[in-house]
Amino acid sequence: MKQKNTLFYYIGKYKWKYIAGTIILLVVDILNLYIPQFTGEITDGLQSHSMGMEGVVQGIIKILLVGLILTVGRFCWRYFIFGSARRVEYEIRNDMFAHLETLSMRYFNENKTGELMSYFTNDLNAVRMSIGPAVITTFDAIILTVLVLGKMITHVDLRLTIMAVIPLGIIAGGGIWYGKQAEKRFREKQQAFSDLTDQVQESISGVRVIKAFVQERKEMQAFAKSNKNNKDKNMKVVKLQATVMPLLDVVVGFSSLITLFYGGYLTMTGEISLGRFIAFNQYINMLVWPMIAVGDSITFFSQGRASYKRIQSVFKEEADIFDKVSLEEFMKEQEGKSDLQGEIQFKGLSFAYNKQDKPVLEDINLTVEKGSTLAILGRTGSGKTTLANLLLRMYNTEHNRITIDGIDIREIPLKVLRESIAYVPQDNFLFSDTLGNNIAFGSESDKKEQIEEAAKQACIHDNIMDFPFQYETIVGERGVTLSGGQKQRSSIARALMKEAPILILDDALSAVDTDTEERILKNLKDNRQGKTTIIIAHRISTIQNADQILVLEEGKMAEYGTHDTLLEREGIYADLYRKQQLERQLVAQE
Ligand SMILES: Nc1ncnc2c1ncn2[C@@H]1O[C@H](COP(=O)(O)OP(=O)(O)OP(=O)(O)O)[C@@H](O)[C@H]1O
Repeated sequence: MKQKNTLFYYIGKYKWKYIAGTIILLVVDILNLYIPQFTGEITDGLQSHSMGMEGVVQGIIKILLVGLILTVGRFCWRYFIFGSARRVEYEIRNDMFAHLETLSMRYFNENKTGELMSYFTNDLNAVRMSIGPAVITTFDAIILTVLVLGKMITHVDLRLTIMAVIPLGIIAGGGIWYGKQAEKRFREKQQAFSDLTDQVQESISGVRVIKAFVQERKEMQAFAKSNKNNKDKNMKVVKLQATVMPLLDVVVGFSSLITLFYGGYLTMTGEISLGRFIAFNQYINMLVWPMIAVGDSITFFSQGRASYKRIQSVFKEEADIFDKVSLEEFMKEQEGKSDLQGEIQFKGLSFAYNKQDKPVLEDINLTVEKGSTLAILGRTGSGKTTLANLLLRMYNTEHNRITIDGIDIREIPLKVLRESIAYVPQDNFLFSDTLGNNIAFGSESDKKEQIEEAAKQACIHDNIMDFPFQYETIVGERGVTLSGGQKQRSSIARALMKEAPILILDDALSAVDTDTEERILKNLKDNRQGKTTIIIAHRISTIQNADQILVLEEGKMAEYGTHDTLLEREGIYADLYRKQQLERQLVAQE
């Protein structure tokens, strides 16, 4: 990735297209100059009566021919250069996404979604403008200026040219100052846009909470503030451009005035012909565009630089969770096998999300035999989900603290590790896709029978059959809205479909009624013979049949044993069991 960290790497891949584009542009610019010359020749010919109708027609044909070549040439350079810029944009976007996918949870915890989204849209757009239109504009402006100046000197008069271009020199000095100012203001503008995107994204994702707490007004105020900040930062850019652009016109206007006075004088004294004076005026007008273009280019380059610096910050981020052992090496070590059996060991595992913070888990020691079920119980925030995340290696642990089949999970390729674990996360995220595709999401197979079997085991099949398009029903923003329990069971079906040696249910039965819960647990028992299961739950009914139960208290192993031994201990588990029994009796009496 390091090599790709520079824009030149991408541009270099298309250097021949850039070179071809600029050569064609050069030819176009040179040919462009012949039109005023041909016009001048016709004017002079007509004035001196030395040119007849035939000469005029010939002159017009020459102009038309050049015009035709110009049209084709302009298409070609646009295609080569703008096309390359689009390709570079496409590649950076792909690489950035691929790089993001390698980054660990820590990065996503620390960076806002809106900010990341704006890298892919606004910032990449700015980069494209700086390597496409801005390159062309700059090159075109420089070439055209040099050629026009050349023509002015050779075809008209050196003294008049010098007089006319003196004011244009001011622009070069001003451009440097403007570039610095523009980059600073663009950086602020892009940041404001990121913040605004983030605000919108949070408000839309959290719309249910906002409405339930009647916070629409507060949300609108927060949005208005973000929007105002975005507008203010944009206005700062507009003000800068609005100040600089008219100044360019003033400078060009001075040149035109000088041409009129001094050029007019030279024509009157007969030092230059009227035709050449007219051509000179056209040349001066041809310089107006390069001057404005220089201003625009500086704007684009500054914006592109500011945006590319932001994009680079993503590429500079290094993945801290990666394979230490390649899949091939691992398979060689395991004598051709890449699948895990499912015996898990935690050996003195302690973990803190940040080094300076208090540990979230402390000295966890236990073994989950292959094919057994471990239940984890504990108050909220006691570290249950963290334990599941560490097993999935979403965060790194110290060496040899977690092993599967006796192998340190840090030595297992991520693909093998994560394919061996079917995880039902607490938030039950489903994609905006069909139910069938959601269930088949992590599996190699997308066979209908297997999807239905997984759905049956998760007790969601009957619900799905009631939907208008059954397994083809789209869920999410553009489709049906599933209930919490339906989402949970679809998410369980997705995990079961993987048929992995290890299954983790993170509070995955909290939104289903106790009857359904019982049926799902029975299905798991029947269908996952010989496979390991970890169930995280708050309800004793969910976990009482587990082979071992771990009670976590502030990250420590407070109690560990079977349902019966824990009841005998008369500790946290027994206390919770009695409370939940009492609750059930009260509910039954109501
Ligand atoms: N990404 C994170 N960065 C920093 N701290 C975190 C992070 N995720 C969780 N924590 C902290 O770690 C502790 C344990 O969180 P965890 O999610 O593991 O608890 P839990 O037992 O699963 O809780 P619950 O039953 O509510 O899901 C909490 O104090 C939480 O604030």
